[in-house]
Amino acid sequence: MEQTEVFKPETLDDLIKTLHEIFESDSVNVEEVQSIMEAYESKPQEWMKFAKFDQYRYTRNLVDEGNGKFNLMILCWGEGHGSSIHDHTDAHCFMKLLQGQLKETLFEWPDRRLPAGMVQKSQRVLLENQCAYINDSIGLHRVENVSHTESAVSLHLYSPPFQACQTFDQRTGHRNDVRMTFWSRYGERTPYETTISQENN
Ligand SMILES: N[C@@H](CS(=O)O)C(=O)O
Ligand SMILES: [Fe+2]
Repeated sequence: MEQTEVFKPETLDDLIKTLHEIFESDSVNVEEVQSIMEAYESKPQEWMKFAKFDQYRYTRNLVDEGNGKFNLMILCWGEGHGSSIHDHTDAHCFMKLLQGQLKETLFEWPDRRLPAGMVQKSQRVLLENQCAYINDSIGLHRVENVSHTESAVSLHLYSPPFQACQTFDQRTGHRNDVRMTFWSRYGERTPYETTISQENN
């Protein structure tokens, strides 16, 4: 197997530049992306302009559109904020902690023919600078900032980009299609009308 080069991005801009290079190729090496994202040491002054919080739900803030190959975004989680159980629309999902901690709970896909409570597979706490990976063949997840005193900020890369996902009811396994929107794009708050349909959080 080809040896992946270990490169440490010094800044967020550096990381974005490297991601552009990696995604020029048509096949994604998951381990390579994960280790490069993990190697970036979070510096708040580099991502602060994208980190916009809402009082009630986690926010999704677009950072880069990756030449159409990926979407890179910063998610801001206030105390107690969490996502619903959801899928990732057949995309790769990388999630790196920039600040604080997040709890990730993995679930199995529910059987459409046998409506029943959802089966939990595992649970872990992601720490600052760690980078997790999930896709639909691994399962579904719920992500939560369980802290009552600290907010959390995470950097997500999705490839290919997607604008909708499915959410699941933990008790019944019933699913819903939801559209996902950005609270801000490139550091600018998205106009109100386009953000009201966000339902994953
Ligand atoms: N996949 C979720 C965030 S997370 O809970 O992984 C989203 O893009 O909103
Ligand atoms: Fe997710």
